[in-house]
Amino acid sequence: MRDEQATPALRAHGIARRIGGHAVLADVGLEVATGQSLCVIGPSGSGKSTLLRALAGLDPLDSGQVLVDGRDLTLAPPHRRGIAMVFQDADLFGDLDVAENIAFGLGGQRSRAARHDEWVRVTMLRLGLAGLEDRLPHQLSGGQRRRVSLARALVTRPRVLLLDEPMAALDDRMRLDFARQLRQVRQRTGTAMIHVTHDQAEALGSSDRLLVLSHGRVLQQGTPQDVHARPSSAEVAALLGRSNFLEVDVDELRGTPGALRARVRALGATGWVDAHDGLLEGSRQARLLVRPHALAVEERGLLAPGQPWRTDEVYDNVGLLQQEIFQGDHLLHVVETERGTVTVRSPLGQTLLEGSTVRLRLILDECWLLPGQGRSC
Ligand SMILES: Nc1ncnc2c1ncn2[C@@H]1O[C@H](COP(=O)(O)OP(=O)(O)OP(=O)(O)O)[C@@H](O)[C@H]1O
Repeated sequence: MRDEQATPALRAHGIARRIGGHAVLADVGLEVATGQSLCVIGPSGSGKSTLLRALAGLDPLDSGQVLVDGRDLTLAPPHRRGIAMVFQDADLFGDLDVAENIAFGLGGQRSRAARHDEWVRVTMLRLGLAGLEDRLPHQLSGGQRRRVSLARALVTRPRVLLLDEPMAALDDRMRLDFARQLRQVRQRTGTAMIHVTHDQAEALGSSDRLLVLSHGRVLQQGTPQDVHARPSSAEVAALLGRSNFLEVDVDELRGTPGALRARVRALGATGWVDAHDGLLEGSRQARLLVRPHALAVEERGLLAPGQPWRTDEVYDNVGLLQQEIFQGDHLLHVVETERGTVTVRSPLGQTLLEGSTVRLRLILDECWLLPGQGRSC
């Protein structure tokens, strides 16, 4: 019997692919357990689609290994891997109806006969497509087309499903529905899933684990919570949401690798903050990652016309409100400070006048310290 605890549904390591002399993937390793999901996030051109195609066997590898349930399938053809792929554009056959499109996954050219297959019916039911059997693709909404495409892949009962930007072009409501349906499929069938996106909300909200890819290399892997709270670099932090970076001096370091704390001063606050192990290498200069929710602003007063906000009595935590941006359920305040410009998340009620001076409150418990210098937002 298969030991599902010990053997991941999919494991790949050392994956490398060069295209036109350019390394598009270099030493990529990942694994996904039965019934779990992995989201690959990375900027455009980072190699996400190339990685999926390599795992599916659609393109050759220069090196590396792909194992499904512990079996080495690196050289197996795509249809012998137990891996199905849903492409970015819902590539349905325009002259086949919904049931035939789904049955195509089973019967290829015989899809007209296979449309009555019990498994086609069950898959349609699970994905909320019952009743749409006879519709042609052009008679469906974008979200329905996505689900038909998904059903066509799932009807083959793959061990692993690869999804390329599955939620692109779906509105918020449809994204939530689609993510819920994917989760139900994982729970019911144990299918392992990998999906790629460059959308941080989708990456954080719809997967068990996250892999951050940049220039064909893995920057970090972990749970969405951990990668978001403790990114390994400023690049990872910025990919997962709005980030302020403040240059700070480290007064003291305590703890051990994996549980390091540093004492810092910034924006009027002094205290201990969780720190990246790279700080152990000795640099006293560091960058404090401050997410917009780790800051609060309060109004200090309007400036008299012509009065500069930088006066002799400027405090570290005083700034000038440059801009207020309405975001629907919260506000963003852009504040210029002695340490650079920061973005603050504020509650809706806290409307401030642009051009006024504000005081900032930093919540150090919500911050993360990275080694190195240089501001970037
Ligand atoms: N067939 C090809 N010929 C030449 N270059 C290619 C080919 N396929 C991919 N590339 C290059 O490889 C790099 C990675 O492409 P890939 O499509 O995997 O990125 P991606 O992260 O999926 O991007 P996006 O988010 O824009 O879809 C890009 O620089 C791309 O131009």
